[in-house]
Amino acid sequence: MDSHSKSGQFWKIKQVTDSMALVAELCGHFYKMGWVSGTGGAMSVRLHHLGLIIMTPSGVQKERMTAEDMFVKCSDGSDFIIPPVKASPHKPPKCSDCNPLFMKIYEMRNAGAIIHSHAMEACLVTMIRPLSKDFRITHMEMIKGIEGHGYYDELIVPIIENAAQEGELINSITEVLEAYPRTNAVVVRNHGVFIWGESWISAKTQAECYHYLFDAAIKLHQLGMDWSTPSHGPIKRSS
Ligand SMILES: CSC[C@@H](O)[C@@H](O)C(=O)COP(=O)(O)O
Ligand SMILES: [Zn+2]
Repeated sequence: MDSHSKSGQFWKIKQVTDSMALVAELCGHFYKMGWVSGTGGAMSVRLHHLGLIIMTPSGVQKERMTAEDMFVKCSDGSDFIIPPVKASPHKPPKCSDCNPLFMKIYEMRNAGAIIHSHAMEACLVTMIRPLSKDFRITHMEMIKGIEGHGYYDELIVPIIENAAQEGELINSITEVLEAYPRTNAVVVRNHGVFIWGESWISAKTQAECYHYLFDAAIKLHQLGMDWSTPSHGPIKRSS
C-alpha cells in the first residue's frame, strides 16, 4: 500500500472512531435531558460514504458508554465491529434491540442518524389522547425546527401502539413510514419516540424541537387549552 492509500485508510478509520465517540458523548447529553435513563433509549449514526452504521449496545447505562462499546454494522446489517467483551460483571455485548427498527428507518428514509428517546413527555403526550393515531400541533415557533415545516403548518407525527419487545414494533413502524411520507418521527404510545435526520446535527436539533412540542402540549392540556388548534383555545369537552 502506498503512502497516499495509507493516509486515506487512516482518515477513514478516524472518521469511524470519532463517530463512535460522538454517539457515546451525545448519549451522555441525552441522559441529562431524561431521554435515555434506566438503560432505555438508543442511538445510531450512518456514515453513508463509508457504508457503515454505528449503533449503541443493548441494556447498558447509556450515559456511561465509551467509543469502544459501540457496534458498527455494514449497510446490509452484517457486523463490522463487535465490541470487546469486558470483564465480569458485564454481560457479553449485544447490539440494541432497536437494530431492526433502525435498519428499517434507514431503508425507507435517507437518514444519517436516528435517536430513540424514552422521555417522559413523549409517553405522556400519547396517554392524554389514548385513541389518537397521530400527534398534531400548529402555531408554535418550534415547529419551524422540524424539516419542511413552518409556523402555520400542522405538524403531524404518527403514533403506534407499544409491544412487549422493541422488535415487535417493526410492522407498525413500516406501516406508518408508508402512510406518513413526510414524517421524520414516530411516537410509540406509553414508550417513547424515534426521531431521525440527514445528519446527527439534524436528528439532535429536531429531537429537541419534538421534545419541546410534546412538553408544550402537555402543559397546554394542563392549562385546559387545546394544543392542536391554531388559537390553542379552551378544550371542548364532549358530553
Ligand atoms: C428500560 S428498558 C428499554 C428497552 O427495552 C428498549 O425499549 C430500549 O429503548 C433500549 O433498548 P436497548 O436494547 O437497550 O437499546
Ligand atoms: Zn425503547
